[in-house]
Parts: sequence; C-alpha cells; structure tokens
Amino acid sequence: MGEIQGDFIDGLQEIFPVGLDTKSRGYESSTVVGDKIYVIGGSDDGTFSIGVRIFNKSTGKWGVPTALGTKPAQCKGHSAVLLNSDRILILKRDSTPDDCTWFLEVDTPFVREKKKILETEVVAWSKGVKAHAPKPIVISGPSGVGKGTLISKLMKEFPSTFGFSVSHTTRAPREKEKDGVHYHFTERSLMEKEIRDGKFLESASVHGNLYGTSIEAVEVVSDAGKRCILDIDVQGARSVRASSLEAIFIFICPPSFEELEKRLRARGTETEEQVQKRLRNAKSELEEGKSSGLFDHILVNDDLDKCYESLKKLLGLDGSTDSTTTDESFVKNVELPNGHSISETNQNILIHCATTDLGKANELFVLDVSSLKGGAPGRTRGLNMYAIDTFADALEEQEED
Ligand SMILES: Nc1ncnc2c1ncn2[C@@H]1O[C@H](COP(=O)(O)OP(=O)(O)OP(=O)(O)O)[C@@H](O)[C@H]1O
Ligand SMILES: Nc1nc2c(ncn2[C@@H]2O[C@H](COP(=O)(O)O)[C@@H](O)[C@H]2O)c(=O)[nH]1
Repeated sequence: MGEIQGDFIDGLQEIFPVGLDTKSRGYESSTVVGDKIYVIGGSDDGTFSIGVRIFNKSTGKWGVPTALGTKPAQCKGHSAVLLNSDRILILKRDSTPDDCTWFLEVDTPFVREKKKILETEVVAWSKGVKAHAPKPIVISGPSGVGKGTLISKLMKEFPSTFGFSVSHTTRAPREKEKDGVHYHFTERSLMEKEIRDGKFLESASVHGNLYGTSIEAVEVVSDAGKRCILDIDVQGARSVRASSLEAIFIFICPPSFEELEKRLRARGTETEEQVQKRLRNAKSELEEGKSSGLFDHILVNDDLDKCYESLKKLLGLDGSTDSTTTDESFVKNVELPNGHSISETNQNILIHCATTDLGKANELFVLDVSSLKGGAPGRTRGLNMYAIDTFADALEEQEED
C-alpha cells in the first residue's frame, strides 16, 4: 500500500496549530506536495464550492493560487490523493458517476509554464474522463478556404456530437455574426489582460487582430458531452500542438491559390486591403501547413461535398465505425456511494465505500490511473473504474472453504 497523502480533515486548526488560519471551513482535504500543503475545500457558507489554498511550510505563509480551468461545481466533500507528484486526484462525494473524478494539477508542464508566464503560484483543474474519450479536432487553413463552411455542415448533421469552441477576437463582427455564437467579440486591452491572466489555451495575432481560444471555450463543449471543434490559424494550431490538449489536427487546402482568392472576394466580407493582407498570409500558411508535419491530415477543398465526405471519413462518421458516441462517463454502471475513503496501490486507487447497505455487494472500487493522458487545459483521459464485488467474492471464498 502506498502512503495516503491527502484525506478528509475537519478543521485546519487541528492540522496546523500555527494561528495562521484558524477558521474551520469543513469538507477540506490537505495534500502535501514537497514543502507545500494544498488545502482544497468547501466554503462554510453552505454552498460547498471548491477553493484552493496553499500553506508553504518553508515560509510559514498561506497563499491563494491562480486557479485555471473550470473547477468542479458544488461538492459535499471529497477525498484527495497525490498522483505522480504533480497532480492531486479529487474524488467527489455524493456526485454523479461522470462528475466524480477531478484533478488539481500542481506541478505539471502546463502549470509550470503558466507559473513562469504569470510569475505567481498556479494550479489548474482538469476533469477526469474515460480511456477513450474522443479527442478535440483542430481545423486550420488559410482564410477563405472553407473551414467555417465545412464545420457548419458537420455541426448541422451531427448536432449532438460536435460543439464549436467559440473563440475570442478583437475584430469587428460581420453582418449576421452573433456575439457568443460565432465569436466572443472583445476589446484588445481586455483580451490582453485575460491572456496575461492565463485564461487562454492559445492566442495569436491574425491578419492584424487578436484571436484566441479560452480554456473555458473548450471546457464548455466537453462539459456538454460533445467533441470540441476548433477553427484556428496555423500559429494557434502550433500552440495547441505544444499544449497538453491532445487533438486531431486537420489542414484544409484550396485547389489553387487563384480559387482561394476567388472565394475570399466572393464572400464579400473583407475590404480590398484586408483581402490582400489575408492572401499574403495565406502563402506562408499554405507552405507551413503542407510541410511542417504539424497536421495529421491534409484535405483539399475543391468540390465541397467531396471534401466534406473525406472529412467525415477521417473522423469515422461515414458509418464504418461508431464514433458518434459522446458519453464520456467512464463509470457508467458504478454509483459511488456517499461516504468513501481512498488508498493507493501501485497505479491503482482503491475506493472503500464506508456506508454500503447490508446486502449490497459492491463496496470496493478500483480506479486505474496507470495510463493518464491529456490534462489541463483540457480533460484528463485514460481513467478506468470498476467495482470489485466483495460480497460475491466473500461468498465465493466461503464456498471454496
Ligand atoms: N468547396 C468550395 N467551393 C466553392 N466555394 C466554397 C467552397 N468551400 C467554401 N466555399 C465558399 O468560400 C467562402 C469562404 O468559406 P469560409 O468562410 O467557410 O472560409 P474560412 O476558411 O472559414 O475563412 P476564414 O478563415 O476567413 O474564416 C464562402 O463564401 C464559402 O461559401
Ligand atoms: N489562433 C487562432 N486563430 C483563430 C481563432 N479563431 C479564428 N481564428 C482564425 O482566424 C482567421 C480569421 O478568421 P475570421 O473569422 O476573421 O475570418 C481564420 O484563419 C481562423 O481560423 C483562435 O481562437 N485562435
């Protein structure tokens, strides 16, 4: 058995009689990571929302870190255990099966990078999902090639499968573009501040304006149980590739540069000056897209219907495989009872259910965390949970005796 490094505590004053924080907030856990103690817990106002505080043992000081990502909603207590020295596994009490497992990353590459940029203490939330949750899809290509057209077709045909990551931009809305639907239209100074605050997965200056994918934009889609589609430029694709968000990268090419120019002009949404700028940028984007190895797939959008069929095929939507499943619950048939405690053994977490009714067979669950993938700023994939039928096992043992 490995050492349990985090568990329920009743009140901080019992654990740290240092007079620095004497207020009991209930439902808190403390997890030791190096010389820091991460205290994760609910407020005492009855809302049980989860907050994080850090006690630095070397300085004897408390601090509140910048917490990135969407944190778990209301929680009636939780257990916590440190994994791989860089993230804390949180098991929520009394929660639905698809919302019981969360990670608070404290020293992952993503968190370390953000600490450097923000020059402050940072933690990042990531929700745990099953082993085979579908990866987000990044669609990139020069302006006017037809990315938006292809994505609209996909969303229209598979509305419950895909969700669009609504980017932020400082460009002015076009006619018919709606705030919050096509983009979050915003001010440059505000967006720059939010980038500094670590709210963005990626951002780039594109054709003279700022564009960016917020962490929230991706999480909103995942939380709706849908597969996220990002329409971003090549710089953005490169940033996402370097991040821990595991995605499929698709580059859309025009059949010719002349055709691209024709489409961009025919769309009629840009001034001549803007069209020229976009075409200039398209040259380098096409070179990079085709040659850099950044993209997993390259599709030529000549005939729209044919290109759309190719896109569906590579996403497994042509009927050859059943990839339309969006249920990310990895513990579909497992209901974690209200009270539980956890312990660690090798790469597995054992979940002991304290309040099992007499006659109820399942009281021990195994959470396999041996092949975790992804993580903040997205979901942590690769979890597998199964119940050990201890009552049945005991009966079996009795029969064997
Ligand atoms: N295969 C195609 N054949 C002809 N026209 C097309 C094709 N695909 C898209 N179009 C048209 O080309 C124009 C540009 O398409 P779209 O707006 O989807 O491009 P985009 O790549 O999303 O551009 P941007 O990056 O500027 O947002 C639109 O008017 C669209 O109807
Ligand atoms: N790096 C990012 N690029 C983005 C994002 N959202 C859109 N884009 C790209 O910008 C251009 C221009 O778009 P338009 O709507 O002004 O025509 C296009 O190539 C998009 O793919 C983003 O969040 N990040």
